Amino acid sequence: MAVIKVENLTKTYRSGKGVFDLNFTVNEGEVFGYLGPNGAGKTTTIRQLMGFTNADKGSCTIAGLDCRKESEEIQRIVGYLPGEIAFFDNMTGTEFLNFMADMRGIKDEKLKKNLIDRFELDPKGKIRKMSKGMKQKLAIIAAFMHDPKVYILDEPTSGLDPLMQKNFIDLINEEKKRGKTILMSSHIFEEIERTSDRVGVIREGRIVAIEEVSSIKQSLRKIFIVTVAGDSDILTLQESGLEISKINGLECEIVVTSNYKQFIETLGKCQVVGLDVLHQSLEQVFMKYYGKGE
Ligand SMILES: Nc1ncnc2c1ncn2[C@@H]1O[C@H](COP(=O)(O)OP(=O)(O)OP(=O)(O)O)[C@@H](O)[C@H]1O
Repeated sequence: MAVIKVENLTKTYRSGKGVFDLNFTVNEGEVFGYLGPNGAGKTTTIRQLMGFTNADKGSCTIAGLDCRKESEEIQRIVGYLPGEIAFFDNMTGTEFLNFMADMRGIKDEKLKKNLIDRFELDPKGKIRKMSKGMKQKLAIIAAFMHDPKVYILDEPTSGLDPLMQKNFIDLINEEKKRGKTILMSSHIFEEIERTSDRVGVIREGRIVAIEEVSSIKQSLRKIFIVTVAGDSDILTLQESGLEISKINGLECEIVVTSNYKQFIETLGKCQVVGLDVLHQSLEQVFMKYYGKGE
């Protein structure tokens, strides 16, 4: 069942930039990764979903609520992490979290405390004196502490160090297991690969691809670098029907997609003295949507 629905959504700024005729859904319990180069329209889409501005055309709904007409309710039920965090600089982190908790009517403080521990944040100091990473942690805690069913997260790990990025990925995967619906924009392919079920790519305001991460992974080519003992082994490899991309002396590069059985049987006939693998990453698959004119 689709929880987030975007239909024919168009929002044009005076500059002519914006998002054009977007169509996608995010199903219940699904993590949808929203990828795209700088200025592609990710934040514009997310702001429409949160009901901050009017669209020119089309609509979006979350859990059956119209994002614009029922934006107050949307903001209540969604765990939202903005791309740029505008905080009450004079508050301390603790005051800010208490303020957000009061606004949301949170009675049980346990989740908030767990998140503070998990992200190793000391929220006591003034926000204005916090580093970018600390502010990001504060925003994550504020977005997650009311245990919402739906999350909309705009570049959630920006500013976090690698350990905290990993912490965050674990948190997303735990929330996914609990059946949450998550839309998450990102520039980090690895983060998308490790969390998302589907990925949508936006470029110059238009969605250019929506794909299942598992089927992309299956279609990824692996290049095995096989080193053999003699020329007769090279001949065996050449005659095997496997796709050979390069031969350099006794070293042979073989492209394998799903034909592992054929590959392993062929290696069984050779005297293999070395084996290495080059992985094609999700990044290489999606790089074609970045850059101009490709
Ligand atoms: N309020 C606005 N008024 C006019 N133009 C805007 C406004 N907000 C965004 N834009 C333009 O719309 C385009 C899309 O911007 P958006 O912030 O949605 O991109 P993004 O995909 O989130 O990029 P990034 O990865 O850099 O955060 C950009 O060209 C931007 O300059």
